[in-house]
Amino acid sequence: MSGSSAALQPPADAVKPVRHPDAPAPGELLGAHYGGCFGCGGDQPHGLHLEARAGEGVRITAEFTVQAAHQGAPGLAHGGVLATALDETLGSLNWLLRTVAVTGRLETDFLRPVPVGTTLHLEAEVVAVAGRKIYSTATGRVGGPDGPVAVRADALFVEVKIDHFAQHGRPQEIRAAMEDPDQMRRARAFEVNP
Ligand SMILES: CCCCCCCC/C=C\CCCCCCCC(=O)SCCNC(=O)CCNC(=O)[C@H](O)C(C)(C)COP(=O)(O)OP(=O)(O)OC[C@H]1O[C@@H](n2cnc3c(N)ncnc32)[C@H](O)[C@@H]1OP(=O)(O)O
Repeated sequence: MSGSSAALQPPADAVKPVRHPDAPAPGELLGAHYGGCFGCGGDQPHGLHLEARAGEGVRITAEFTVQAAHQGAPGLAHGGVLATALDETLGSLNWLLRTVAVTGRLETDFLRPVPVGTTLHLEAEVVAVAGRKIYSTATGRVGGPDGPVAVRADALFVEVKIDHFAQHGRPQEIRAAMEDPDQMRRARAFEVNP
């Protein structure tokens, strides 16, 4: 297994992550952060429909079952789809910190091929925080939560203001997201719990 690059090593002044007091209880399903999300949304017919659950501390578990629409080589998951599963699981960690953050860097190791029909058991953890930078790591196992690691990743997420999405997203989707009462609640929660 390869180590991650220097850019993913937390600096000397990094601190331990702090679980937000209002974070969902361990075992609780997080639900989708946006219906149109390719990773977790219910409105994407070929999306991953990844289901993430809060763990202890600043940890998440998630499951994703590889569908025929996710192939790269015949009968095997596309590497980019597996990277998406890792990215989505790592992104879910922000909900436990009550921080809005986007992926700045994602380094992925592909250790075993993952056939269509396989359920990937994912686990992710924030390891350190330095200012706006959130350092995290994730694994995806096959054959069960204690099975062999098929994919793993180290990541750096960067905290952004909620305006990031309004500034860079397409107006029609932003409008639709704002009109979804659940999205609105979440956006508000982010704003009152920076
Ligand atoms: C009103 C609407 C309501 C809607 C509701 C929305 C709710 C949404 C909720 C939740 C959504 C979450 C969605 C999860 C989906 C899964 C996660 C994804 O796939 S996210 C998509 C992919 N990622 C991107 O699109 C980022 C694109 N990149 C950027 O936007 C910028 O580059 C950004 C924000 C990452 C950084 O830009 P800067 O200008 O803000 O900051 P700088 O100064 O460049 O970086 C800050 C620090 O980070 C380091 N850094 C940045 N990028 C790095 C990199 N690639 N490698 C290493 N270090 C990096 C820099 O060196 C700097 O470090 P030093 O403070 O100087 O120590």
